Amino acid sequence: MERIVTGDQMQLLDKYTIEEMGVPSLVLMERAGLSVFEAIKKEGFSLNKILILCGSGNNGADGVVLARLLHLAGYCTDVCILGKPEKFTKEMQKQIDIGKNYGISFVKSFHISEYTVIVDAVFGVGLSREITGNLKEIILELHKFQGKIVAVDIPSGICSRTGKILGCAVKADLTVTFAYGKTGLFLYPGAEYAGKVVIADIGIYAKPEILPKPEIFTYTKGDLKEIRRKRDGNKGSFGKILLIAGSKDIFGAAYLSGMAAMKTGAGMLKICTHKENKVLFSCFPEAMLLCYEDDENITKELSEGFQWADVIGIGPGIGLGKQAESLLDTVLSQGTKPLVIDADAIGMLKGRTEQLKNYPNEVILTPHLGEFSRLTDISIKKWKENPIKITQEIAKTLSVVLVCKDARTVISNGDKNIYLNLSGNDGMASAGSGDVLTGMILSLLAQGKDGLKAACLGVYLHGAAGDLAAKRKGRAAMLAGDLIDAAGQILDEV
Ligand SMILES: NC(=O)C1=CN([C@@H]2O[C@H](COP(=O)(O)OP(=O)(O)OC[C@H]3O[C@@H](n4cnc5c(N)ncnc54)[C@H](OP(=O)(O)O)[C@@H]3O)[C@@H](O)[C@H]2O)[C@@H](O)CC1
Ligand SMILES: Nc1ncnc2c1ncn2[C@@H]1O[C@H](COP(=O)(O)OP(=O)(O)O)[C@@H](O)[C@H]1O
Ligand SMILES: [K+]
Repeated sequence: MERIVTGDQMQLLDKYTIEEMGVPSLVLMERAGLSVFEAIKKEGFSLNKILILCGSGNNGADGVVLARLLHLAGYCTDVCILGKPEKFTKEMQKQIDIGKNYGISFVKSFHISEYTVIVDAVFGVGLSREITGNLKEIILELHKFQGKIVAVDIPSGICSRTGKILGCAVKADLTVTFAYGKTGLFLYPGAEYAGKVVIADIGIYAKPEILPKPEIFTYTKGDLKEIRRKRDGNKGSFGKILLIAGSKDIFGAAYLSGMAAMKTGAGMLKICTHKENKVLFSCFPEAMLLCYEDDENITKELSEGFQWADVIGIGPGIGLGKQAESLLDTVLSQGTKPLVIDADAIGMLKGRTEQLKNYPNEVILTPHLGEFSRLTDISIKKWKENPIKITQEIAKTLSVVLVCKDARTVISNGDKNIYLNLSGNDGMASAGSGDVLTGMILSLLAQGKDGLKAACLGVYLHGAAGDLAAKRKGRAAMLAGDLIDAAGQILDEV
């Protein structure tokens, strides 16, 4: 598990380290400059001539430290200060004075074609508004640069909280960020502007209790070790899933969800679907079936299913008709086990939010942003302006674990910990990917994880499977079904 912070949170952590722990700001800055110096050398960029662009704040001061270190190491380095002298922080003034003592080269103008690397130390987490005027022109000019661009902490122009472009932004090949990844480096479009992100330890410290809320975290491959199989387990120990999925002409969604559940370790699966999907049996004999005909009332059979199952899933491919509504109502009124609601079933939740809140066990909702927007009347644009806060608020209002699926999926149970997912790629933006995710989350729930854990691990595994499938098949050619085998391999590896 790794922590991610917003720029505001980072500023509080800097302040705490300086004021409460007593580490001088200049010491942190020296480590910041040194970590960029090391990262640039490690990357193997051609370092014939380097230009460092600095703002007036402490991001600029990091840039001047870097210039001194490069100069001392014998690299031909120019510094151009773009910020106004009257705005210099005391650290920036100090670094300029030190830099002059060391004889580093300060230039007033430059031609980008003379340089092989340009370092962006104009704005860091202190960027507070849109970039305009002359600075904007300079940043847009950098888009034509043929060499490599390195951003200090965050590319200038990217909002460190939302990843939005404020006026214009530097497009970096490498971003060296300090202490923790910033949300703006991972949310789009910021993620695209950041290039490769390296996180450098510079000695920031904060007691857990002073960490500003909400705390944001992400998983990496090692976290999947939590999905352990018991050596002495039997099919009962790995959980029983009742999956209500598919409808008259839709068979694939039930198949993909069910297969994903079984192939990520669930013990038993019963699929409740329309009779016409019986063909499912022939290619998926491991699943049990509970079939209904047009307009048939299967409340009694479903109730028995609820007793039998450890977890319930509803939604993939069930359609939006009367029969689907009746299935959802039965689940909400009679189900008692942990529940995953996806796809079409989310569309039918509008007007049923009271039932949802009264459900006697954990509920996980997995909307993509279109479904989220239709359910909440919050536009996708608005969500993207504050994904962390909005996901947390809606999860709290609905009393659910909310999985807002996007290129960067955000998960919250309304509490202070928010999950931001960093695995996955655009090859997953193809039909059926969401169905596969539902199956994986159900499987982890069935294996005993709580709702938040099952959702976060499921989303991470799903994305990691997408990354492996992309390597094997290519992002354009991979299919949702490819995620299932890839996930199995990843689980086996960890
Ligand atoms: N704290 C520490 O000791 C450490 C900090 N560290 C480093 O410092 C960075 C944070 O430094 P910071 O807080 O000084 O802010 P920074 O990003 O340099 O920008 C502020 C300046 O930009 C200006 N400005 C803002 N928006 C603008 C706009 N659109 N257009 C024009 N101007 C604009 C703003 O002006 P103002 O808003 O006051 O008018 C102010 O002058 C952090 O990312 C990390 O790199 C590390 O070394 C570790 C130790
Ligand atoms: N560009 C992307 N990068 C990473 N993950 C993505 C991207 N696009 C889509 N995904 C993931 O793929 C899944 C798509 O789900 P969904 O839209 O419900 O698909 P479907 O309804 O076709 O099954 C989500 O888990 C989403 O996070
Ligand atoms: K920067």
